[in-house]
Amino acid sequence: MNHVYKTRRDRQIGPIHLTIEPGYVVALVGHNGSGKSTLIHLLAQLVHPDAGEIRWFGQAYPEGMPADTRQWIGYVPEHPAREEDRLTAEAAAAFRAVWYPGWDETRFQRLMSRFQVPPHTKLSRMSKGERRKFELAAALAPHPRLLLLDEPSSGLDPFAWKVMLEELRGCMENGKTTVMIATHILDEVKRLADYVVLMHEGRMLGKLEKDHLLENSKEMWFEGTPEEASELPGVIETESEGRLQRIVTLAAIEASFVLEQAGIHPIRVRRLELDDILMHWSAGQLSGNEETFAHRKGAEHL
Ligand SMILES: Nc1ncnc2c1ncn2[C@@H]1O[C@H](COP(=O)(O)OP(=O)(O)OP(=O)(O)O)[C@@H](O)[C@H]1O
Repeated sequence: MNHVYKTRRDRQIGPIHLTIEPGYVVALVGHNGSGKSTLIHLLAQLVHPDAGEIRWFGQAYPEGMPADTRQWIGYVPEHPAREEDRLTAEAAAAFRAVWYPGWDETRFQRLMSRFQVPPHTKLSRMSKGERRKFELAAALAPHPRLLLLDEPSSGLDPFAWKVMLEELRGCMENGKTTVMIATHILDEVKRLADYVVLMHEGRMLGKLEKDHLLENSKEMWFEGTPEEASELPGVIETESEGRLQRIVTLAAIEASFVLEQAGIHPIRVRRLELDDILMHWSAGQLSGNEETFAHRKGAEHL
């Protein structure tokens, strides 16, 4: 997505500037109304951008995506489309199989049975969770290269949620499926994501590697002066009690390096929780670009 904008009623979504490498899982997070579904709709080409360019598998399709490219995209919407409501799960699957030449009926049946979805029930009569499980099975059945999931776990019971995670992990094993998942469930982000993209008030604040995000945001205690504490990189909070200093830093790798250079060994180090990190990121305390201290030249030994 290259400098993409989309106006939605009174809110502008964008600029979105995002590259997703094949075979990775990207979690899309942000407050309600921040633009996550709009971003997914743009990627599913349900809406077109007002400005900017989107390319799928290296190709732009401003006039509409051809069916032979669309077949590579699986999509689980936040709210299921009503058109198929009168069909049973089996009939809806048969209909979709026509549009997806890669449809794998064995895989679909296996998923339906793992998720315990009633095959002969009309989609309109299904519970929210059953319908969601059908949508997941149908999206996975054609072995999509790009899987777009908009709050997929909404309505799932904990057992089905576990199955979903297992199946998504299974998809990742061949390294060919790229997944974008909009979610409010941080456990899902922790367990699945390679990268985290944060939307805030319509803007994309950045894309960061999840492991780096967790590794680089820490609370540390050490013996030193308040000046030493406040001068450390990425510090957003300090507290001092005599010689004992407590800091919260969003550049913990760099801060540890500086402390080490000064011959100071932290007494205690604690990772921040993902929800706290996202809050600091939303508040603009964390830069969302991918350059990291550990990746910078000369710091590889860290
Ligand atoms: N079909 C639409 N027509 C006009 N405006 C829309 C439409 N869909 C969403 N919007 C608006 O666009 C903005 C972004 O909505 P979007 O659904 O993308 O947010 P979201 O991050 O997915 O929210 P949530 O977490 O609540 O699902 C909101 O201000 C919303 O009111």
